[in-house]
Amino acid sequence: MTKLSAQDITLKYPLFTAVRGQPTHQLALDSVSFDLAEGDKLGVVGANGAGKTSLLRVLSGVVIPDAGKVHSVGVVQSLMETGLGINGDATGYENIQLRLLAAGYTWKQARELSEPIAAYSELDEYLERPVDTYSRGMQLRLSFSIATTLDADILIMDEWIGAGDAAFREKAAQRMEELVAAAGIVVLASHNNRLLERICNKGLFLEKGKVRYFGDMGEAIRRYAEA
Ligand SMILES: Nc1ncnc2c1ncn2[C@@H]1O[C@H](COP(=O)(O)OP(=O)(O)OP(=O)(O)O)[C@@H](O)[C@H]1O
Repeated sequence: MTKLSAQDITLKYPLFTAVRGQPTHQLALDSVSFDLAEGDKLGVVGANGAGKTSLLRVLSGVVIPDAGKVHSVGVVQSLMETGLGINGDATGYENIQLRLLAAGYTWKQARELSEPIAAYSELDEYLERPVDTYSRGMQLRLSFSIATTLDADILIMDEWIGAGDAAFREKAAQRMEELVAAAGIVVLASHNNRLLERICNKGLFLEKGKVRYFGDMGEAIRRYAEA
């Protein structure tokens, strides 16, 4: 049974500009709590800087909160920030294999699985070049192609697929829909209300790192709009 819960998550970023009288930390998340059960698709809304990305990073396990706990039952996959888990010095092919090995596949499985991922990315000869030489859109295609091949019970994502070119975006949108349908729990941070209302049954409205509302998606969007 897939589960995801956040208990009193607090996250502060250190600020390195030492100006007398100025704060030395930026509070990004302030005692954020919620529980999600199998089948829940959570949409996270809030203004720029509200803490959405910070929350996704904590839920994905890439950032350890200063206080509080994330409890998850199921395999978590995050589909955000192109650079996450990508080694810029390695080639596209090597990155595909490294990610598969890191996900627990054997060398033999990684070799077999890397073929359809490489084909899906349509990066062709670029796959032999270091990822640092890719355009942003190319890096995105590589990350997307890898991340969407790995099985996930809990899918954490933001809107980064929007940065691909038109042809890839259409292909990616379709794959996203399939992934969302197959995942037990989804957490999606977005500024696109239509997308949120279509996909999500639950909504979380963040303001300055605090939960202003957790409940129905439509109601979360209404309260955010009013605020
Ligand atoms: N690396 C960092 N160092 C210092 N402060 C940061 C850092 N990253 C984010 N913050 C701050 O943390 C707060 C929350 O930022 P976060 O990126 O989570 O917001 P967001 O809701 O995702 O915003 P957006 O809609 O613009 O993507 C903001 O005040 C931001 O300035």
